[in-house]
This record gives sequence, C-alpha cells and structure tokens, in this order.
Amino acid sequence: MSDKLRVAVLGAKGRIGSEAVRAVEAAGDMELVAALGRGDALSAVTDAGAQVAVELTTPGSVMENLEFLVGNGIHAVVGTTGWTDERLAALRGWLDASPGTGVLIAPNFSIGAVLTMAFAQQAARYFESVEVVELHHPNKADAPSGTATRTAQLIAAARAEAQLPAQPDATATALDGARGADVDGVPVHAVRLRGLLAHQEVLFGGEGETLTIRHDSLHHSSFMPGILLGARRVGSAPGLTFGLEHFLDLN
Ligand SMILES: NC(=O)C1=CN([C@@H]2O[C@H](COP(=O)(O)OP(=O)(O)OC[C@H]3O[C@@H](n4cnc5c(N)ncnc54)[C@H](O)[C@@H]3O)[C@@H](O)[C@H]2O)C=CC1
Ligand SMILES: O=C(O)C1=N[C@H](C(=O)O)C[C@H](O)C1
Repeated sequence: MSDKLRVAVLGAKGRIGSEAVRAVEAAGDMELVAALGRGDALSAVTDAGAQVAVELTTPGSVMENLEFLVGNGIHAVVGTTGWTDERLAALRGWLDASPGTGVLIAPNFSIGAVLTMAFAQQAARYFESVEVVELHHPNKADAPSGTATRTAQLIAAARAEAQLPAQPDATATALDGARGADVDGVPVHAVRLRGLLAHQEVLFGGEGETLTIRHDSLHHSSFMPGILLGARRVGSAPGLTFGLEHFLDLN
C-alpha cells in the first residue's frame, strides 16, 4: 500500500467540492480514494480506507456525515457552513467518544480571508463603529456567510475584552433588514450578485477616520491550499479545531 494520505471528498460534485477533488488528485502526497455526491452511501468512505474526509456539502447534510466519520475514527476537514453552539456541542460529544480523531472546521480556507479576520480582530478595539458586508454569488444557500458570522463574532469578542460600549446608532425607524443581521452586536449585511464569488468588507469608523479591510476570492482555487494544509495537519490535532488560523503561523 502507498504511503500517500488517503483522502475522501464529500460533496464532490459541488462548486467547491469538485475543485477539491482536482486539488487532492493533483497533490503528490495524497490519494483520492472516494468522491461522494448526494445519495452515495457513507460506507464508501470506510470501504476505501480513507484517513481524512473533506466535507463540503450543505448545512443539512454535514452533521450526519460528521457523526459517521468521527464514529469511524476518520479525521475531517470541514468547510460547510451553518455552525451553531448546539451543533458544535454535538460534534464535541462525538469527538469525546472517539479519542484521537481530529476535526478542523474552517469558516474560510483562503489565506486572505483568514488574514482579514485576524486584522479585523486586531483593529476592533480601536474603533467606535464596525459593520461587516459580505458579497457572494446568488447560488449561495445561506446568509450571512459563515465567514462574516465568524468575523463579527471575533470583532464582538475583541470589543467586549476592551470594554467598548455598544456602537452608536440613532436609527429610530427602519425597514426590516435595513440595518442587517445583528451578530453579537455587529451589523452584518449580505449581498447576492451574479458575477461575484466570495467577498467581504469590514468597515471600521472612528472620530474623523474610517478603515476598510476588503478581501476577494476570485476563484475556488483560493480555498485549495487551505484545504490541503488542513488535510495534512488534522490527523495530528485530535478534537475540534475551529479556524484555519490554528494551523498557520500568523505571528
Ligand atoms: N470554508 C470555505 O472556505 C468554503 C466553504 N464553502 C461552503 O461549502 C458548502 C458547499 O458550497 P458549494 O460547493 O458552493 O455548494 P454546492 O451546492 O455547489 O455543493 C454542495 C454539494 O454537496 C452535495 N451534497 C449534499 N448532501 C450531500 C451528502 N450527504 N453527501 C455528499 N454530497 C452531498 C450536493 O448535492 C452538492 O453537489 C457551503 O456550506 C459553502 O458555504 C464554500 C466555499 C468555501
Ligand atoms: O458559499 C460560498 O461560496 C462560500 N462559503 C463560505 C462562507 O459562507 O463563508 C466561505 C466563502 O465565503 C465562500
């Protein structure tokens, strides 16, 4: 048997999954042993002897897939969105029952998006106001994006740690949705536009100045180095890792 990492891709026919199939096939240290689409039996992953599964399906499928993977000791690299505290708690329970198994959940696999989140977290305590605008292709099923939600949560945590008060906002009347979704006190706005892929702006405002951090993913290839890095590293990181930044040396 070869010593290449044996990788399965779930969601293999999707936009990012099909790109991941090509990236795994092209990686010299990996072997694609299973590529599952909707309706394919999960037993194909265990039958193929996969060591790592890359999960790129839908929020409606990801939990069942992870319960199976973790229960069978298969490490997972997850890009699928829809994470809530309840879902994370269930996943942690499965991981506790399967010591040695690792799961990486990455709201975004692109280096630029990871850096955007890190920079936003760093800037958060210096500005009175902050809003997040995410812009995606119109086929995206969820809003706001997992990346925008995570960005807002990180900003909110940094503001709380710095003991910043609530943001100034005198809005007295508004159409539903006009001020975006409230994620831990940070307004998040979602744009869906033909021609776009995945983009985000974090807008900070202070007295007499603004700071805008913008990231653009122009092609699904932007996510591939992060997915491959995750697949290589997740087996050495038992339990749950949330965010690709934990596998990167950002300091
Ligand atoms: N973390 C990241 O960097 C990125 C995450 N995403 C996320 O990945 C997910 C997929 O995105 P897209 O590829 O754009 O969606 P998509 O709709 O093109 O692909 C999802 C695919 O999964 C398949 N699928 C559904 N249930 C399945 C199951 N049980 N087993 C196997 N396949 C199943 C669907 O038939 C579809 O082909 C979304 O949650 C999206 O937000 C997308 C891009 C980057
Ligand atoms: O659906 C997408 O396309 C993307 N989904 C992820 C998210 O919701 O943050 C990552 C990236 O924005 C692309």
